[in-house]
Amino acid sequence: MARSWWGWGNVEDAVRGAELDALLARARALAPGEPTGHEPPDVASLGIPAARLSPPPSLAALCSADPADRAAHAHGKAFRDVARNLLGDLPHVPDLVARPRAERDVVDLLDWCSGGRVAAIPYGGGSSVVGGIEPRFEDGRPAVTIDLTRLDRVLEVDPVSRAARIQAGVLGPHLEDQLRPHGLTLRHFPQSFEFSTLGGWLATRAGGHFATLATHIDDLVESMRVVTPSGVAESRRLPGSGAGPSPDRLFLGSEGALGIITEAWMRLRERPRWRAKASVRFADYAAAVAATRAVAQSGLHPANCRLLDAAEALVNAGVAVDGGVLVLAFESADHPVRASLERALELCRDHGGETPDEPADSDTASDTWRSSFLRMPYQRDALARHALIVETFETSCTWDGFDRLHRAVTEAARDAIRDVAGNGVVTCRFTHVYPDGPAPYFTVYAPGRWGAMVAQWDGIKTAVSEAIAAHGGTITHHHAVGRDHRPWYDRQRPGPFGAALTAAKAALDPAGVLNPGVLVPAP
Ligand SMILES: Cc1cc2nc3c(=O)[nH]c(=O)nc-3n(C[C@H](O)[C@H](O)[C@H](O)COP(=O)(O)OP(=O)(O)OC[C@H]3O[C@@H](n4cnc5c(N)ncnc54)[C@H](O)[C@@H]3O)c2cc1C
Repeated sequence: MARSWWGWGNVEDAVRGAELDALLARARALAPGEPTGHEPPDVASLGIPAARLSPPPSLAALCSADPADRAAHAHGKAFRDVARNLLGDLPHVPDLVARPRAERDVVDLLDWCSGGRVAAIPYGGGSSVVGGIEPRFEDGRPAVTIDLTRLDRVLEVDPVSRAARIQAGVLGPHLEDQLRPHGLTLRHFPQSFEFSTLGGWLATRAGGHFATLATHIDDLVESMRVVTPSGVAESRRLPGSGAGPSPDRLFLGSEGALGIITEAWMRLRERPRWRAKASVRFADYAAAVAATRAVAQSGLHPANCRLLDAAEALVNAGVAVDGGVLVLAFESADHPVRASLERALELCRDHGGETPDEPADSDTASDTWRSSFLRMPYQRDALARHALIVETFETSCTWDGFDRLHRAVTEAARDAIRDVAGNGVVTCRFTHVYPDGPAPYFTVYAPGRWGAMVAQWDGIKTAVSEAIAAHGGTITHHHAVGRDHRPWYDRQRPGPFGAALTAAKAALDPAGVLNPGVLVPAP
């Protein structure tokens, strides 16, 4: 399998043939227009400039100045990244890509970067959707991207406490492969699982597939080891601790700006043996939201609890319904879960939900939704090649503010789509639900103009981000801040906290080389 330099995943898995025809037909229905097909440019034709720096001899074996390698590390995997790659628009490319083989190499690379004011960009799978790994700095200084994927081993398993010490550069599937012989699993499955790393999940506070309880990777961390230019910070393995502010909380979500996570002890669980799932149809969206809230507040803790609105249900679960579809699933390694599902279905019926006569181990709407969920990034890229804007944005808010936020954000998206593209749609699903609120996740489909798609998307994104900010939502529930969310993040976080973060950056990274411009202003 060959990794795509410009888009998601493997070249061999790209959407083509009958799948592409069907996808374009669906896209025409959502965003009327006549899509035109475009081929990605050949990397050799991009005129990537020569690297502006050479590594010292002691680090040369770790570093690549190959233009194709550098181009493949220049952008993340958001729509605007893919669109810019397709247009051959790569003004900021790292000068070198370094691949450390051991933690000592990470220390040496950071020492070298700190000595020369060279930007050091920690890089896991490169699946950032917020400009988190892009060497885009105001002062245009040279940059080394530190690709951690050679640090990919499970180093130790503690079956008694059910935890493992794991290197940060391991990609999702390789991590699970190494845990499987122990009968254990991390069970953290973001949609990007196949092409993202443990270190990336920790550095961005990623959201996994669990819709309740352990929603974020934060909940699965026991301790972390982080290389900073000021030294190595390692927290103690503890199930819980009240000893002051948590050191792990400083580095979780630090997005490569405070240090490079090299390994972590992660909490594991046994693989689930009991499962039950069902989907519930609603004729009315407000009733579907009320039912979802009832389930979220019931203490039943479903592993999956995703409410799809009517448009989302049609596009991704193949279900035509007026209100929405709630996809529910329970799992356990210890006990049967059918009773939990039945109680959740009862709550749904109380709110007018149409439940299946007999919950089964498989459910067509859930299964269709799951397979299209995994195929979505490939489809997004195929549509981008046909000048269609397909992108997502997400937030979370409390239940009492959800109706207002949902209405305002949907209106802002529709207005912006009309302004920049003429027509299109916005859909909504909940990715995670908490007793006190949901995490709504929106998808935009709109016809783009080849060459103008990035500016068109940026217009939509700015409008919806303003609406989210004005209605009390967070600028991101699990996609991180990066460079692209900074304007809204700077307004969202309390001033004194911003000052503390800036001071922490100065203490840990005195030369200001780590991922400049992410989280706090570049020094
Ligand atoms: C199709 C698609 C689906 C996605 N689905 C989800 C989802 O379901 N849930 C979710 O949370 N996110 C999702 N994302 C976003 C992205 O996958 C996450 O942010 C993920 O955690 C990034 O991991 P990565 O290894 O690719 O990190 P990268 O993209 O390489 O890096 C992300 C950030 O972390 C920093 N970083 C990376 N590794 C380290 C390290 N070892 N130490 C310090 N800093 C580091 C980088 O500097 C950067 O700031 C999705 C993205 C795409 C494109």
